[in-house]
Amino acid sequence: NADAAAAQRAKNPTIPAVIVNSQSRISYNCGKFLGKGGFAFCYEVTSSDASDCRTLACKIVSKKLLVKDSQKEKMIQEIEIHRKLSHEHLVKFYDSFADQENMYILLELCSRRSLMELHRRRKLVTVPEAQYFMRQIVSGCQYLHSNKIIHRDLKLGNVFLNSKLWVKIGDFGLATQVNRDGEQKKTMCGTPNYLAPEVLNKQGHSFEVDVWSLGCILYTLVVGRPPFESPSLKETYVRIKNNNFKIPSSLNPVVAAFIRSMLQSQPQLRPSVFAMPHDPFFSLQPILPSLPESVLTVTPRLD
Ligand SMILES: COc1cc(C(=O)NC2CCN(C)CC2)ccc1Nc1cc2c(cn1)c(C)nn2-c1cc(Cl)cc(-c2ccccc2C(N)=O)c1
Repeated sequence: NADAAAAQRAKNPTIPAVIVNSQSRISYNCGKFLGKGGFAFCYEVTSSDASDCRTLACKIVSKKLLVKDSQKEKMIQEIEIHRKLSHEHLVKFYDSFADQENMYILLELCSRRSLMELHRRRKLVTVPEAQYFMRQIVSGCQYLHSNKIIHRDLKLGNVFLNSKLWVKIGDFGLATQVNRDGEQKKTMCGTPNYLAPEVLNKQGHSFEVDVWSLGCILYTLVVGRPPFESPSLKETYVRIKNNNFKIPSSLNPVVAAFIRSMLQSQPQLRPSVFAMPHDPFFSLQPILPSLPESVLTVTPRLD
């Protein structure tokens, strides 16, 4: 509500109540605090301009935090990559601009938050729900890989859900463009959540790291915890290097086989996002065209 938003803004004095884009001359009323990630705060904003009275998500980064050139370049790279993307399963990029204090990125609001919140609430999802979500995530990834973009940080918190529970992949803060066919990326500044072994071993990496992350996402959704979860980051890294993960024997063998195919240590053995829809996982049963919003809280009876 308004005074909670005002209270939150009071904590961050540099967040104005009205955000003005001096180029387009459109101003936005800053509303509810949605969350924060990295340097960014995210608020719900409504444009006061009659033209588009949509409610958007606005990521706000204080310029005071973008002191090092590397941080500025990262922010600019995220905007440059995201602005040219347009796909039904990617978060829409509307605009980005700056004022004295902050940089602003106007993005599609996903009112049902992300798969992270759904996972926290439900712990496990059913196979039909996993098929529904994976099909849309793979569709978004096919668009990215066709455009030579590697997301590099696919995780539950970056798979957003709009009011209709459609998947919208967001947060291109670690994304990169492959310039030459076969080019292998050597470095990545920032730590992805679902780190692939080839990144850990600094052997050079490419599109296959996104397939590794998709394997981690599916595992987490149907098993209820991440595949390499350990008490410390160091132990997690050891488990990833040793490809040490267990799939409960109770899991449907077709789902287990699909997860194993994506979590293979050798990148070239993993399926591409273009091959994935042909996996038997997606023909276990007809893929649901939609989900009831009850899936956000309770296990659905989907028969
Ligand atoms: C109505 O839509 C939303 C409501 C809420 C909500 O109810 N949050 C409550 C959490 C508890 N606190 C006490 C009150 C606020 C969260 C995200 C929403 N939507 C949304 C967020 C979006 C985008 C699109 N849509 C895009 C694009 N990026 N982000 C974004 C950006 C940043 Cl910097 C952080 C996070 C974020 C940070 C931490 C944890 C979770 C998240 C997360 N994934 O939502 C999310």
